[in-house]
Amino acid sequence: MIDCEGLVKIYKSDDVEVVALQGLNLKVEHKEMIAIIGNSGSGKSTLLNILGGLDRPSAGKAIVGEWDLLQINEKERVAYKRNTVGFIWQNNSRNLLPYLTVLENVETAMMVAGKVDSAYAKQLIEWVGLSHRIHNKLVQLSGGEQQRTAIAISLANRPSLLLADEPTGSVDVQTSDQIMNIFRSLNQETGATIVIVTHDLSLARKVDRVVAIRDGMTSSEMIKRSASESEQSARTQEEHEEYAVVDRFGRLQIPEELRQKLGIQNKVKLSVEHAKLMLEVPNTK
Ligand SMILES: Nc1ncnc2c1ncn2[C@@H]1O[C@H](COP(=O)(O)OP(=O)(O)OP(=O)(O)O)[C@@H](O)[C@H]1O
Repeated sequence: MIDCEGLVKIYKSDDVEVVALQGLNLKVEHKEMIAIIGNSGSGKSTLLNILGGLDRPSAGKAIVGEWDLLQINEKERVAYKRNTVGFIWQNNSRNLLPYLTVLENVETAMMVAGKVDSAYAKQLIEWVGLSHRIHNKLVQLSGGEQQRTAIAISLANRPSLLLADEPTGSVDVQTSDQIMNIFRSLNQETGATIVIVTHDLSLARKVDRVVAIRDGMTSSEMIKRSASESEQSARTQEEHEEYAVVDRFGRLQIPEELRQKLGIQNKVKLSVEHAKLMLEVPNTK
């Protein structure tokens, strides 16, 4: 569904240039649900804005489904945003209409997308657990309920890709748990590919794969263990296993913590022992 390779985004303002993404690689399968984590400023929102068609990439490859985001013209970009993606922000006030009901909000989004389907609007509202609030105005709802309405709205155009930027950032722990469960069931019900940006690792662990971004590049991936491996790791409570990413040129990033801990500077010695790749820190003393 998503294939980014060597993706670069440079923001230019006056004479200052900020390289927000510097050769990022990311592949996401159709119907996969992943989380992207990373420190503030690592490039998470930049990536999501590019995938959502809100921002243009500067260089590299960014393909979503049949769309090549580096090649599409403005008209195609509007069609891409309208037909392919759904977007959820931490603060959804910009796409919620407070004095309309939940149902009217979802139907209005459908109208903007071109076709109102009341039965599907009700289905979406049921999926996000708001059937009992369907005729309430948004001003009468809690923050978590408004966020769930925003999720229903984001699906109004039946997107094949759902992008969520810190969707649980302004709700309490219990509500954020509930929202992650809603994403999981929507992923199964609608078959949409879901990419969630968060800096909360405990939420990220609720998905099958977590991609970590550091300095505008993918640095590591955590993949959920299989059932048997999970049993073995039950004692440690760790359900994901961390992998370093190797790009297509064979480049490997060693996390800063490990480099510091092991005193790795500019080279390591490679050897293979029993089908394991060993990295040895040369003795420089
Ligand atoms: N419109 C812009 N103009 C100039 N620089 C920008 C712009 N948007 C982002 N940046 C810069 O690009 C880098 C990546 O920003 P980005 O917002 O993608 O990070 P982030 O990982 O989403 O951070 P946060 O978790 O704080 O939202 C930062 O250095 C940021 O200052």
